[in-house]
Amino acid sequence: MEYAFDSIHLTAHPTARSQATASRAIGAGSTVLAAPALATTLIPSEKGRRCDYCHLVPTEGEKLFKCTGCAAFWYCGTACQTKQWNVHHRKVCKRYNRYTASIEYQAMPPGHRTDALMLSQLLLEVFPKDEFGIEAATHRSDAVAHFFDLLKGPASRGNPTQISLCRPSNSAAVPPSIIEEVFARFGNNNFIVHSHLNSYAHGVFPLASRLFNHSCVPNCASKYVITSTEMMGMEIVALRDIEFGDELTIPYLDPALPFDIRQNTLQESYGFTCNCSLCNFQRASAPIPPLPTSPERLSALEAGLCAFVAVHVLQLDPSAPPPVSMGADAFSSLPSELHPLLGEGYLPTLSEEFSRASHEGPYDRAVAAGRVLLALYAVLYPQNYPQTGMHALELTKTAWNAIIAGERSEAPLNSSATRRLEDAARHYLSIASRVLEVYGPEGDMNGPLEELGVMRSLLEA
Ligand SMILES: C[S@@+](CC[C@H](N)C(=O)[O-])C[C@H]1O[C@@H](n2cnc3c(N)ncnc32)[C@H](O)[C@@H]1O
Repeated sequence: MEYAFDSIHLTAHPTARSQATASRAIGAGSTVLAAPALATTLIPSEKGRRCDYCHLVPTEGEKLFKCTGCAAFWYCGTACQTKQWNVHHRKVCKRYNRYTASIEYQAMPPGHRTDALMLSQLLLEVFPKDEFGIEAATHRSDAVAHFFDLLKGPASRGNPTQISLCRPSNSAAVPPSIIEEVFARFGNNNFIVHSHLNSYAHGVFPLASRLFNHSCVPNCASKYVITSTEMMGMEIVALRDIEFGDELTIPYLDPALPFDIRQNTLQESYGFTCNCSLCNFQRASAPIPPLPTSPERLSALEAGLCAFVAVHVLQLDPSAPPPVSMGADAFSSLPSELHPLLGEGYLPTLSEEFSRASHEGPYDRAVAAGRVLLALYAVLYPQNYPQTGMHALELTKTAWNAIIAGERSEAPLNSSATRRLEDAARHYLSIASRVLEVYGPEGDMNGPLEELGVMRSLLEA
């Protein structure tokens, strides 16, 4: 197939068939691709909360309407209902409830049920159209063609006959070869859809899948765009300035996951060994030395990490404003005595401690844990990675809560302690703003960008 884009070239890749390269310089925050989903499925907890077609969450005073046939699909209005009906729902509306109540469906773990629903939907999309007289599906034939042009996943992923599918009544017409062809491309081309980084659906986006290879140090990331009455869409956004000829990559998984988990998942689900700079660094630095058992030694390492990030990643200088972006590949210059902090157990423990203390207090402990966690994110995540920005925003709110708690306490904070917390909150806010403004708005209304505005006005007051 021929592919032509504004800022992307599809060029040969030695092991991954092809790669997307920048056909011109691309600025941080630019959208390099925007495309609607071919198929999406809401996770069970989101059913009835957002429109099954466009994914909009109704605002106060608005409500969703149930499909009167199955009472299991909800829409924000007739436009979405009609589009979904024409594309695939009318093929299964009558059978849907029997399918979801079946022993085979109920026996699947929840994650597999979402996959089974989306695989069923994909099959309905790619059946010969005239079999069902589906006119509305023809404008999606490009997406279907892109889907069949995708690489197949590893053969070890199982057999489609073991999955219980929701089939239309004349399913005898579906040749097993089509089911196999769709199944073979399904597992390695299935995105987790999020709003403000909270996962709420799974989706298939054939064009993005066709173009972008994985890196744990990606220069792009996916985000999801909800537009009333339109099929929910994906955008690929540049996280940093990209030069002509650079490969455009996205993360297929969370880059801060432990090395072994990343490698195993990429091998099992996608059939390749990742050789990005983070993986190569972690391979070369294995085994990671254990964390010190003494709390004083651990605190010294944490202070060392924060100082390293302040100088080498944020390039903070008391006389200069903060730089415009977080550092790239900061891990490669991390002094070896700080490597124990990269061990797999440390980040989750710190993250739990921050989460617990930022909800229940004490807030000063939350700020201390959150500050080290931010430094670790700045080292492990690529430049302007949205998770880093979201954490910096949480940390700003936590520092603000510490100020308010200090004011209301029976033993109030003295003025210099309050000023230190205010300075810290402004510093985290500036990091959050820089990172999240590059990523831009995602998903539902009233997200982190609005929260940044609120925090800015509180801290400026
Ligand atoms: C979603 S496709 C990406 C587009 C693919 N390059 C193509 O030509 O269609 C995913 C597949 O690309 C290959 N791939 C993606 N990232 C890779 C990487 N970093 N190294 C090697 N192969 C990769 C793997 O075969 C993987 O299953």
